[in-house]
Amino acid sequence: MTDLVMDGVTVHADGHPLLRALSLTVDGGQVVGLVGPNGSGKSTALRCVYRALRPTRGAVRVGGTDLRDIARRDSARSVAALTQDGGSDLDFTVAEVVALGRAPHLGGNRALSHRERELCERAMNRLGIAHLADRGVLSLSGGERQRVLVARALVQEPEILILDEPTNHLDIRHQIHLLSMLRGSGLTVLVVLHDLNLAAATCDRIAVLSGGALVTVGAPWNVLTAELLRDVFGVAATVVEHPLTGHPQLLYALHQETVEGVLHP
Ligand SMILES: Nc1ncnc2c1ncn2[C@@H]1O[C@H](COP(=O)(O)OP(=O)(O)OP(=O)(O)O)[C@@H](O)[C@H]1O
Repeated sequence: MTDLVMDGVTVHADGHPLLRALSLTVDGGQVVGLVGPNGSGKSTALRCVYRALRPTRGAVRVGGTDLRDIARRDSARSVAALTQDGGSDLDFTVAEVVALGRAPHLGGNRALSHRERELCERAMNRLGIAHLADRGVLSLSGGERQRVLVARALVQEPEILILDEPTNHLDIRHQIHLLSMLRGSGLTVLVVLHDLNLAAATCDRIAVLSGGALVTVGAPWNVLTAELLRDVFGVAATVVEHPLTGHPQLLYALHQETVEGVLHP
């Protein structure tokens, strides 16, 4: 299993720091959730891993090798990314889009092998989209399209999987299904999530970003505290133990007076 290491990754744009010396390790086969307020640098961090952005300073290492020393074609095989805007302009059928996940492995005009066709079918079944195989992706609902893109990422058979808010558009059953599947996949996963309860239930570790810097990283129980919710997100919350799973569960106060009471006791 392949480790992903971000080592002092700094990104500047127009002289402003978007990411400040971010150091974060995702051990092989683990799922690390990246959380933080809007604009805290989560997508910027992911972009450095899937090479849409080049860090100003610092390095990203996959399996111990600096990404800069890996040919783009090779990292395109080992790192799969599900981005916010991925696939929104693809005028293909579902089966074709899923098969595109094999593109980094196909040299020249080689057609898909029998094994690869089976891989695509298995992924469509796992994501519950097999019945949509011949539909154009542009005709799908947001949640259906999101599952197509996850299937495409899985058939790539990457070592590292990067996901930017993959539960966007998914109903609660599909959110839980997707994240449990990631957890059992054996892949090294770095995933941006806004739903902290979902992160608590499905991530091995949670990393919190604020203002482009890492605030803390650790097991959900160590990270998701009422103090962190107040200081980083400006939200009043109580943390309880989920009665069925034992995971931390955040109960948010929705009344502004309660929030004010916690923020300014
Ligand atoms: N090319 C750029 N030039 C200037 N600023 C940028 C650029 N790209 C991103 N930013 C800014 O950097 C900050 C971090 O953006 P980023 O998309 O990484 O945040 P995020 O944590 O993913 O936010 P969200 O939760 O809203 O998706 C934001 O303030 C954004 O406006």
